[in-house]
Amino acid sequence: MIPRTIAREGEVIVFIDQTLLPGRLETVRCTDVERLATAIRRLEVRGAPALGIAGAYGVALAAMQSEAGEMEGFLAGIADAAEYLRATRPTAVNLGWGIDRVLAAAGAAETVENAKEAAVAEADRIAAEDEATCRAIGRHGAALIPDGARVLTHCNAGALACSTWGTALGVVRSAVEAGKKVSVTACETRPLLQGARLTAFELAEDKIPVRVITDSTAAFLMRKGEIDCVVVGADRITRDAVFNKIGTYMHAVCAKHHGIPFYVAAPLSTFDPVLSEAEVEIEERGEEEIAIFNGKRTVREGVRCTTYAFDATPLDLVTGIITEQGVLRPPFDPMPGPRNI
Ligand SMILES: CSC[C@@H](O)[C@@H](O)C(=O)COP(=O)(O)O
Repeated sequence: MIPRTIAREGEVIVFIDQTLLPGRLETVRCTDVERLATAIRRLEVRGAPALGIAGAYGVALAAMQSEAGEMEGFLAGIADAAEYLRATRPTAVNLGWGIDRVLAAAGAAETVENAKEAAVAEADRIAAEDEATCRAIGRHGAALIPDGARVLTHCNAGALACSTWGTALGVVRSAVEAGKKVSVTACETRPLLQGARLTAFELAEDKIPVRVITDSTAAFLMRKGEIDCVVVGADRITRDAVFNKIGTYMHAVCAKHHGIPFYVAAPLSTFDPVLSEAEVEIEERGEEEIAIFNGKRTVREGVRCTTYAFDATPLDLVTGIITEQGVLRPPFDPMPGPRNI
């Protein structure tokens, strides 16, 4: 098992730089909010639950480093840091959820000293809860995975996207731990290759059988009968759709066509039932992520590229949503979530 994706050592936030994988497994020791925000923007730290922890630790870092002596100035300072971090990535709801939990913990204190302690304690709690949450998702999800299953996944919803264990890959790990034989087909996940670089890396580290395919191979494998179920993570679940890495919707449509179960594994912190699909901002990234491949320009200069980082899968394509409290089934009504539980 690889080390924890993100953790705190005193006033230092230590995280794996995922942009270097699979070639190098290196950690960054981060001491300021600006560096952490850059890491989130550059996808050194990525994946919804890991973003929740990163946001929480970012606010905790601002709190620890604050020199304000009065509560008003202290709270204004950490609120500024919070908004700076929140703006780094708009789609994954966990980022704002982690930030808001730490802000609330600090805001409930009466002195600056107590507020600093409360902020750090809350961020540590968010990081610690993540493993228990992923293990519970894994246990509930493992029951859905038949022995011998060939699971298709997209992007990386594994240990690297959380603190450890993972959501979609947590389901796979728990099924393997329960003695089932499971193999994974990882879509490479264009354009930043989280499937090829990260999912394949962490499953290979754990000696779980994995192969990598181009995203466009998935439909053909389903047609050939080589996929038994699809399990993916989520960045936000609104009352009508699951937002996840661009390409997820395409797999859901294909799975439905071929009668293959399509599962989403996500903690309750990813639910946002107050919003509907149309109200969610989908992150668009720099055109160079598509136009430049392996250091070379593959798209003629001046040609436009559309770079959505995520897509939305309507709930009628989802067979079940695996949470830490159990498996939700259609019609997913009422939808649970941090804002209404
Ligand atoms: C458990 S992680 C779930 C999602 O965050 C994951 O599938 C995903 O789409 C991540 O996208 P990324 O752009 O790499 O942050």
